[in-house]
Amino acid sequence: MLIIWKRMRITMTTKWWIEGGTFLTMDDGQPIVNGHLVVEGSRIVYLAEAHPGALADGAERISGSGLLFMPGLINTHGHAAMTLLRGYADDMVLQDWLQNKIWPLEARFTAEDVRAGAALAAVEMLKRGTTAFVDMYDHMDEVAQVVEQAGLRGVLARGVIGLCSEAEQRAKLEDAIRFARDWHGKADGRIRVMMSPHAPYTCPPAFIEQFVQAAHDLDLPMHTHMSETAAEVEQNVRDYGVRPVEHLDRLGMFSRPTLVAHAVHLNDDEIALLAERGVAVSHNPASNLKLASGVARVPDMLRAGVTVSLGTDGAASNNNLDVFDEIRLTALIHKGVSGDPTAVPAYEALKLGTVYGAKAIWQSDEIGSLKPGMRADIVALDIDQPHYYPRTDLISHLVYAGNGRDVKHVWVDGVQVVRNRTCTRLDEERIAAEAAARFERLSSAT
Ligand SMILES: N[C@@H](CCSC[C@H]1O[C@@H](n2cnc3c(=O)[nH]cnc32)[C@H](O)[C@@H]1O)C(=O)O
Ligand SMILES: [Zn+2]
Repeated sequence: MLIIWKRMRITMTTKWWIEGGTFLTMDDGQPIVNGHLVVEGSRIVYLAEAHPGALADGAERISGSGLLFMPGLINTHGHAAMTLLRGYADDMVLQDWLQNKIWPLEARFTAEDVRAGAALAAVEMLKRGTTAFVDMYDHMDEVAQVVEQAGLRGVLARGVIGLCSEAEQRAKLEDAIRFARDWHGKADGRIRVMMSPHAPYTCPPAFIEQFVQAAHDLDLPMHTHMSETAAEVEQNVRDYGVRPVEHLDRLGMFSRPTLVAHAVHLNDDEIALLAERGVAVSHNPASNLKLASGVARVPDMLRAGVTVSLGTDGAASNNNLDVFDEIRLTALIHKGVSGDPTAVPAYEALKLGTVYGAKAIWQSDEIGSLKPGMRADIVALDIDQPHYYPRTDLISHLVYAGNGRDVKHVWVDGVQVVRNRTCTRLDEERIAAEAAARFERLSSAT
């Protein structure tokens, strides 16, 4: 078994205090300049401009000087193990890309490949400030173990393509249920599970209904790809007489809390229905641009009251896992396509990557903003760099001038997982070498 974690020097400090930093709480209002944050165990217990007084007694002190602290970013759609396929097939249309390049190679993936790819994804996400992510893939026990060891927060789903015999469908559904029973609530509650038929075009209706039933029985949410391309929507109408939103609604999916990825091709009625049913959307701008799928109607969805969050999708269609890039794209492309420079302002774009991300994964009472009572999922960015000056507007700088490479420290659930741009729990060198070797093996077998 691949050993990905470092032999840990366990310095379990249960109480720590960031002294004199700038805090972007994402709880609305202006950043707190020269403030203090105290964490005890896994939670924030204090955040304000005033000195914490006795609350800081016995706390390990961390200087906040030159750093901007914000909630960890939340990536609401992806396929972590696909980091192994980064750069393997670019500049293609979705169906051709999936059917002729990606799926044939994925068919050879072993559990060890998934583990290696997920470990590489964990390093990459943490170093770019992502503290929670949604993952839909196969061999999910491996991903769950990586999440546990990396110290990340994961909402995991055994994704299932149903273009196979009924016996195979049954086996996949059983695997998804077994995975949920084994892992939901594990890793000190950092792992949660969703039920996930891959897409309406890869899962027959009766199969999707079985997933909905399982989600009811296990009291779990649903996750799927939906309306990513125009061709897929047309196909859905040809096959089932309705567009994907109505199709999934009829199959009962939206009777469960649901997160749909992409939602690029929607009409007004569909946006209204998603809002009415409380369906959350994972907007994946880089993937949608690269595969030329189109541009989702994010401003319209936000206006209608749909929860819109951000996802990178897999590294084969992005090609990185940096949510800061998605934030910036979101703040830019919707202005470009609408001709309205007020569309998705910088602060709103940041909310998609934090507060709305937390809402989309049903954890907004725990993560997505910095305030007392919340889990300590915190990112510190180095703002002592030229692109953060002059200090006109830190929110603007973060979105329009900064990027994920500015991340210096990261904590998840109160534990420091990145220190001075280095993962504390993962062996970065070994993970990179393993991923390279795994790709060699996969591709030379073709
Ligand atoms: N092989 C699994 C299903 C895996 S679910 C995750 C799937 O999503 C695929 N995928 C990645 N990006 C996209 C996308 O943008 N749209 C649709 N599918 C995607 C990915 O290649 C992978 O096959 C089975 O046993 O049925
Ligand atoms: Zn996807």
